[in-house]
Amino acid sequence: MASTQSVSINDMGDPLRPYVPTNETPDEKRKRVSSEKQAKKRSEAIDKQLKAEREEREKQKMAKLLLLGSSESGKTTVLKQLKIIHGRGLSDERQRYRRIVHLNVLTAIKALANALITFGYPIKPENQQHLDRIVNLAAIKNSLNRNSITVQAAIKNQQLDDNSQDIFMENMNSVIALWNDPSVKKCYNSASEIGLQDSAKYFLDNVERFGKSDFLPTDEDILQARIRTVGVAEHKFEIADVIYKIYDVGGHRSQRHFWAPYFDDVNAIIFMAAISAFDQTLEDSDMNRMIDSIQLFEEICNNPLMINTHIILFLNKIDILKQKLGYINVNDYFSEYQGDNKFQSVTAFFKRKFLARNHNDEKHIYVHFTHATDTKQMRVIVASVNDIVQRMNLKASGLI
Ligand SMILES: Nc1nc2c(ncn2[C@@H]2O[C@H](COP(=O)(O)OP(=O)(O)OP(=O)(O)O)[C@@H](O)[C@H]2O)c(=O)[nH]1
Ligand SMILES: [Mg+2]
Repeated sequence: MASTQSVSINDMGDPLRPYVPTNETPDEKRKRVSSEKQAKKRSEAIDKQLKAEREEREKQKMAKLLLLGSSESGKTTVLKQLKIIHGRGLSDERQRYRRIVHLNVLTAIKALANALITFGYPIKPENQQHLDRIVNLAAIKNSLNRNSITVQAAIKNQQLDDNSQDIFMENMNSVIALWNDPSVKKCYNSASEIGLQDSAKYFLDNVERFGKSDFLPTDEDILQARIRTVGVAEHKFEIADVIYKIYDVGGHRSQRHFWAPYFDDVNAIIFMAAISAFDQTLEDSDMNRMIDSIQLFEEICNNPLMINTHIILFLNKIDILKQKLGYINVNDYFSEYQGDNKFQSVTAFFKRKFLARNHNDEKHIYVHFTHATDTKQMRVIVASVNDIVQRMNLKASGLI
């Protein structure tokens, strides 16, 4: 009876407590204790192995990825696409982006107005008052300067926010009138020369919609909007079972010293370059943007910390390159280029120029020609980046 009771206590109490028979001999006890010890050891070894396997699996499922590249190459745009495709979308940002949209419009028209004066083009007499108005937008002069981080400050400062919205509403008609003036359109043809942002036309074509009292930016408006990144921002995404930690950095030269602390333990880098920028100079120097990008790529690619890091090169803004090739000769900017001015040959040329800067023959660089504002294309590209990261994690773990 006693033994039955003992069994039943064992069974009903802690199911993992070893069963102790009540009537065993000393010899049986010694054997039992010894075999229990061995079983415990085996179990501990299995636990240890399982833990190691779990950690390895977790490691495989985590990926640290950096988005690097020059200013305006499209890094933050890719991040916005990730939010649309694999995150919570852009709804949380709509309110905030309303001001950025307004500032983008004012920045673009102000740059065109200044250019008109510099070039000395005549303006329709009835538009003179509008030109004076825009040129004298002194109140937000600093935030109108897209090269200045005061745009960023303006977005955070409620008073300036309201200010920029009021200023937008007050000047909307002048913006529309100027944008329709033939001389202003002529200035637009010199967009690269006057440092106009790539999405200037998009914003100026949609002014009336942005001026409606209930205006909230669409995904497209947010993708087209430009606000310079300051510092480094971390974002998390889950893509097909892999948790990605993605770092978006500011690409302006004043921002690049912030990058280095993030170089440790990186699985992959997406290096972005605007392939359309071959005829443009940097915001604040005479340096050609493409040359700056190529030099930056060389530095990153051959950085000793990046030996085991996979590099995925996004040659971005192919839509703008296609347009430009219709009226701008690559040879005028890169005299060594002797090919035709067609998309295929030009993209192959720039791809070669980038890849030639990789000094490590063992290192494979994946190249994508991208259009970062196009969600449909980015869906395909992001899936392919995820494939690359998954494959290299399997390789690192010896599974393939
Ligand atoms: N047409 C077109 N515009 C693009 C493309 N990629 C980005 N843009 C636009 O280019 C501008 C700059 O893009 P961002 O993503 O802010 O550039 P960034 O690399 O984050 O710039 P920094 O933060 O200064 O380093 C934005 O107005 C985008 O809408 C593209 O493939 N095609
Ligand atoms: Mg950015």
